[in-house]
Amino acid sequence: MHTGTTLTQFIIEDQRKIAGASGDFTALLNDIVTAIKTISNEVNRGALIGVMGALDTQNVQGETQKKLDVITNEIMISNNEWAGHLAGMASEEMDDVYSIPKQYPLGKYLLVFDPLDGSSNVDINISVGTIFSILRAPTAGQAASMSDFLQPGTKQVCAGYALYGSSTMLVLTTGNGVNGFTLDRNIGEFVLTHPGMKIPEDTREFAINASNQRFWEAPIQRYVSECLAGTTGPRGRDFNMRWVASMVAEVHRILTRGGIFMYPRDTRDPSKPGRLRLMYEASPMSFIVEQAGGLSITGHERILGVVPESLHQRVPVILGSKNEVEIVQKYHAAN
Ligand SMILES: O=P(O)(O)OC[C@H]1O[C@](O)(COP(=O)(O)O)[C@@H](O)[C@@H]1O
Ligand SMILES: [Mg+2]
Ligand SMILES: [Mg+2]
Repeated sequence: MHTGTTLTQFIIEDQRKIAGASGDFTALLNDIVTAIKTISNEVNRGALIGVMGALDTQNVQGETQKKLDVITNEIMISNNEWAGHLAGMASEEMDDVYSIPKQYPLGKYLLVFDPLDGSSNVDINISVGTIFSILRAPTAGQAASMSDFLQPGTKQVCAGYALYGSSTMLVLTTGNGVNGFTLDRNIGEFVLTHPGMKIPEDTREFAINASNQRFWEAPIQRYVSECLAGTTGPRGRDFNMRWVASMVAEVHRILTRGGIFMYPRDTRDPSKPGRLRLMYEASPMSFIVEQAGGLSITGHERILGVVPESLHQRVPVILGSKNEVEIVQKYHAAN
């Protein structure tokens, strides 16, 4: 598919390759894209429309919600609940599964999403995003229960993220590689600008929140200290560091020029095996990273193989350039 192709054309072509494709998936993706375009406008207009700042409400994670966390969640719900492609939805900002209102037909897919990723950055105008994952409903046309959502990442039909940065981009996979599209506001369409994205196997760039260092486990302490030692240490080369505090921006950087991103398990709160959530952050990003030739692990296992036990479950995340992730995995195995 050549650059300049619109996302709509791209998806229709992609679906034509699937025997018996009904068009439901294409229509669902179109609704998600409409939601993303709407969110892009809201985020872009920000203070002009009074959507900056926090509310005094908390989500199920105990995090204070930003106004835009709630607004973007509403936009995803209202654009996807009515068309009859879904049997249910789930989101970072909602405690339980969202049941499709009775007046709308039920479909054969499940949509799980993080409506605003990197929300600590939204008031300071640093890139934020939306992350989504599409699964099959065990029984098409039947309202989905919580357990219907608890499927490992290998079961994803599609995963994608939108990045609201200097330009608005949408990056997604349906299991045939990874493609990036840029929103052309002149025509209101996403246009293919980054076909066949591939993560370089090697990198000299790592990303981790160093303020948590004293809580890291030995394998991560070892890996990061060797990177920091650079040419004077066992790695014999210098490394650079980045931390944006928006997972979407970190993953996009890695898809574009390589790198390793780590939000590992730490000892701050043993009940929390990590910061990031499996269903709507780690799983969709791992599907994209693996489809682009990278690796994504918890430290000990492949994230796409983790079977969820709860909707808002957290996992340690180490993802990116293959050769570096393999080193971190080796250090965990040796520990
Ligand atoms: O504030 P920290 O500890 O650096 O964590 C940053 C991480 O938290 C997140 O912001 C969590 O996502 P949400 O903003 O969707 O809650 C990630 O995007 C980011 O990688
Ligand atoms: Mg997030
Ligand atoms: Mg979020």
